Amino acid sequence: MGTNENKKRRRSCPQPGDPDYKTPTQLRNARKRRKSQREKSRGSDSTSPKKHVSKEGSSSRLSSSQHPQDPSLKYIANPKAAPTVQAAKKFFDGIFQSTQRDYQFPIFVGPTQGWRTVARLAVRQQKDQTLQVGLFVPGSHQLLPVPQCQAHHPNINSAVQVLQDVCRQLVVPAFDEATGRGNLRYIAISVERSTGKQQVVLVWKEQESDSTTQILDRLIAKLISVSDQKRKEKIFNLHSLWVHYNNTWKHANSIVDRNGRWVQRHGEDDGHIQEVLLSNSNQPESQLYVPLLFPPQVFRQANLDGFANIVIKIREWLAERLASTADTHTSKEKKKRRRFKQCLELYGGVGTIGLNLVDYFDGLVSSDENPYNKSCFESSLGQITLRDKPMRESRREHIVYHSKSATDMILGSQGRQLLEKAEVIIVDPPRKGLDQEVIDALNASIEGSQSSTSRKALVYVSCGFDAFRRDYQGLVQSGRWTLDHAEGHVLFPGSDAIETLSFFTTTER
Ligand SMILES: C[S@@+](CC[C@H](N)C(=O)[O-])C[C@H]1O[C@@H](n2cnc3c(N)ncnc32)[C@H](O)[C@@H]1O
Repeated sequence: MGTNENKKRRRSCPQPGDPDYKTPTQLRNARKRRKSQREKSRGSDSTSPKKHVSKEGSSSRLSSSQHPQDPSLKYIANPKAAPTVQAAKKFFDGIFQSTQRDYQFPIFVGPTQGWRTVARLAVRQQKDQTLQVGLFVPGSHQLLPVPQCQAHHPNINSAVQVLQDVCRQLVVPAFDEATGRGNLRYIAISVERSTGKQQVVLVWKEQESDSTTQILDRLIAKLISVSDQKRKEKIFNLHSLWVHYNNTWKHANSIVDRNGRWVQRHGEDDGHIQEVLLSNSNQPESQLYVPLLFPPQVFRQANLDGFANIVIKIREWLAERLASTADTHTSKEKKKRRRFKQCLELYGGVGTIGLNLVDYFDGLVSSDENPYNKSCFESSLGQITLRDKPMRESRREHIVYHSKSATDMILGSQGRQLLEKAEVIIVDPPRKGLDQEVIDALNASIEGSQSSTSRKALVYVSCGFDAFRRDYQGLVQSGRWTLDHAEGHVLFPGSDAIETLSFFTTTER
């Protein structure tokens, strides 16, 4: 190997003092850990009675639908038996028993096949140098192939197959986290439900060599030509093709580098997938039509069908609440209470929840820290129709979006005002739950003049039950909030996870 190449490699490896630098001992230990994990996994494969020959490669592998290590299918025989689902049931049943309410925590489970329309999969080189696409076994960097995964939408499985075949054919170098060499780190695939088309992201590590951009160009050209050929068979029909440059050195748990570039290399317009959550039969009175837009940089629920049921439940709860508030008023005021005055949404994404409730509010302030969301939210807002008519400008101007963290939204006098004005607050935080500042602000004295006629409502959608349990204590122990209703939605049947939907109201004093 030439000296120049050695120099280049040294430059691309972390040097002492760099945050990602590892000492030779640390590197040796990491190698030992990987070796022992590989041996363990070989052991479990060889003793499994379900071992079979897959189409995937030369070696005999288990398909994900049979693999004992596939975390997404561990509880597939009985999704409600997953420990987290059971823990949530015990927790909520206990709350309702302690308040002497005759109520059992309902748990909804949707279809167990083909529900996942978003997948992010790792790409690594196997020992025999074949490139492999798969999931990491939890707690390890051992790759688990997931061909024909039953949780995946069939068009994710077919896209994985095409990508893997093309990459192998072109000898695309998969990223190697031990050496930092190689390029293709991950692939992300999202399926647009109405068309079945695939939005594909290649997560690429740039190396200091021209040839790697040529490899990427060849890969892209080949994928586009396969898409042209296979479009009619509906196996691989590219909606758009993106490259995300993630040049971080070590295997960061995050697939996306916040500072990394995004480049759209193929596809119509702006490469945003369009999804509509509610049908007219879900809400015949409003006939609200909201096209949500999803470029690959924003959060999109992996089980959109299941998530739509959560949005429908929120709509039902709000409708009941409006009706019960109206009952306490004179008939003149009853007329006025067709909508809540103001809603504040934190952790709102592209407006997946908030925009699908706009017919319940005079005004909506939505927010999220991801700067890519705002333009999606605003484009969707411009396309909303109610009973086939565009939303009136006078109503649209009361629906606004802020690219801000939840904490920044609620801090200071402006934050206090927002909380005071809001009759309904919606939070849908990431798995780690609410930021402490948000809990503190929600618990502070936020009874405003606007809400003197009704108690405030807090709608909490949670994808991390442990964090929810902590946040629940924080909210209820303050004496400010009382749980009104809660239910569970198993959005990832087979996994050890539950999405909880909880409705709180400010405690009556
Ligand atoms: C579970 S997603 C929910 C998004 C949206 N409600 C939906 O259903 O698509 C959580 C969102 O919180 C955002 N987020 C994460 N941390 C945040 C923070 N500290 N402040 C504001 N938004 C945050 C993420 O960008 C993501 O869009």
